[in-house]
Amino acid sequence: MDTLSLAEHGPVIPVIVIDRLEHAVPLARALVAGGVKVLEVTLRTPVALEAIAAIAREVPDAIVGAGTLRTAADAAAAKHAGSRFAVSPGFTPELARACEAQGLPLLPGVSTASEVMMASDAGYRFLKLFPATAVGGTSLLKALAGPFPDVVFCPTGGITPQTAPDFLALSNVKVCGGSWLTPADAVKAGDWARITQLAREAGALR
Ligand SMILES: O=C(O)C(=O)C[C@H](O)[C@H](O)COP(=O)(O)O
Repeated sequence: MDTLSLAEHGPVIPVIVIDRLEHAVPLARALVAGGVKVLEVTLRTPVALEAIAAIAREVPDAIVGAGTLRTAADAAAAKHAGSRFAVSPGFTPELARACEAQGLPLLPGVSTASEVMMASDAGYRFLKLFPATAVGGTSLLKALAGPFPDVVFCPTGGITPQTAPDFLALSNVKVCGGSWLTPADAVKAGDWARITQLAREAGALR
């Protein structure tokens, strides 16, 4: 899989934190019901890998990947759990090599021009800009378009339904990431209808 194909499924990739394993499948089903198929489950909680495995097994319409990869061990664990792709907040050659060795398509994170150059030297032309809002948001993306006309971005970090359209309007942005589709209170309450509604609204953003 080419990670850029993830952008074909809709304008927003939800960044998901799962604290309780029993939330994984209904949460994924709620997002898919709202038209959001590409799901990034962050490796930030003890149940994240099991959550990815459960979604991969029980929600065939979802394209589930792992977020927050930092190490080669994360790449192996993410692949083993059934992740179809991986997302990292940063870029290291070690992580890139580990993902390649695992056959796990990687969307690496960058926040400076030098990091864009390192990632593109390693063959990556679709990059996560993280933390997008904090490092300069749409102004930075416009500035990066000059020297890097062949690079496209998935900005993530601090983006809201209000600011997402400004990002999505840029020629070097194909999709953006955000946690707002899965608010912690809705997940905790099992309010799957609200999550389906947020997914529908996100799908209409571009
Ligand atoms: O865990 C990761 O891999 C990250 O890189 C961090 C996430 O991309 C941000 O936490 C997005 O969250 P919001 O800013 O709330 O939309």
